[in-house]
Amino acid sequence: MSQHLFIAGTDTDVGKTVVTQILMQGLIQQGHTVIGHKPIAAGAAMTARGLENDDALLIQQAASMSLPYEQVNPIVFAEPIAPHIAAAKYQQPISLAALDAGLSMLAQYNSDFTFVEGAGGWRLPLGDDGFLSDWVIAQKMPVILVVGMKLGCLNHAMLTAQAILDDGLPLVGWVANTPSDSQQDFYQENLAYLKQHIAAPMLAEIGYASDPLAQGVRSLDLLPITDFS
Ligand SMILES: Nc1ncnc2c1ncn2[C@@H]1O[C@H](COP(=O)(O)OP(=O)(O)OP(=O)(O)O)[C@@H](O)[C@H]1O
Ligand SMILES: C[C@H](N)[C@H](N)CCCCCC(=O)O
Ligand SMILES: [Mg+2]
Repeated sequence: MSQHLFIAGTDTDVGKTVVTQILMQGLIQQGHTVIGHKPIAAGAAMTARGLENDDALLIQQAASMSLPYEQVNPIVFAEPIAPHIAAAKYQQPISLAALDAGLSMLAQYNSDFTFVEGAGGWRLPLGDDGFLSDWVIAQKMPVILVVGMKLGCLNHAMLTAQAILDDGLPLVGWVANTPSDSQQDFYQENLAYLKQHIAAPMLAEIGYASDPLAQGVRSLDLLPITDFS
């Protein structure tokens, strides 16, 4: 059975997709088969093939095998907004059953690893009475947390790591990523705090870079993932 890993972030735009690509590439370089999933995407361009989201296209390209777009990203909305608001606007509610069905389509590939990128942060609403984290809990997916290194990230990282653990899920590791060209003041002190206080190993440290993928793969420690699976 494929080892599923859920990629959570401290926020939207912190580097979940970049880190997903890096982890996929690193494991493929080690000889593993790897596919990716973006169950819900908000923000997509209309193409001849239908709505396509950039994250999903990158994750589709990063896989070690070829999957159709709809299997990588089954639920997609045009506007880059909170998905439950788009879902209400288009009267397309997001159900846990639909998320289950999307993921189950991937079993046929029998890949060693399946990476599942979240949307927004850990408590992303699906509607008035549910969160994407409810699905991750139901699926019992181990989680990797991407911390966007900026002022305010200590609170975001501690709250998110605690919520994942309180939700009963394994936190396999976390990644320090700087998605902005201005490095955080006292970056090393902030990094040291997170290393000491997040109850999981740091898998990679990625600075702002013209090619964050290359830098990320170089700094990657995959042992916590391969040991875990
Ligand atoms: N280390 C980095 N160096 C340079 N650019 C980066 C880095 N990390 C991320 N970026 C850029 O920042 C933007 C946000 O990153 P990314 O799309 O991975 O975030 P995300 O958390 O997946 O966002 P979303 O919530 O929309 O899925 C992208 O344009 C990405 O290329
Ligand atoms: C559009 C954006 N890039 C993401 N796809 C969706 C982020 C939703 C965040 C919801 C929230 O927590 O406020
Ligand atoms: Mg993304």
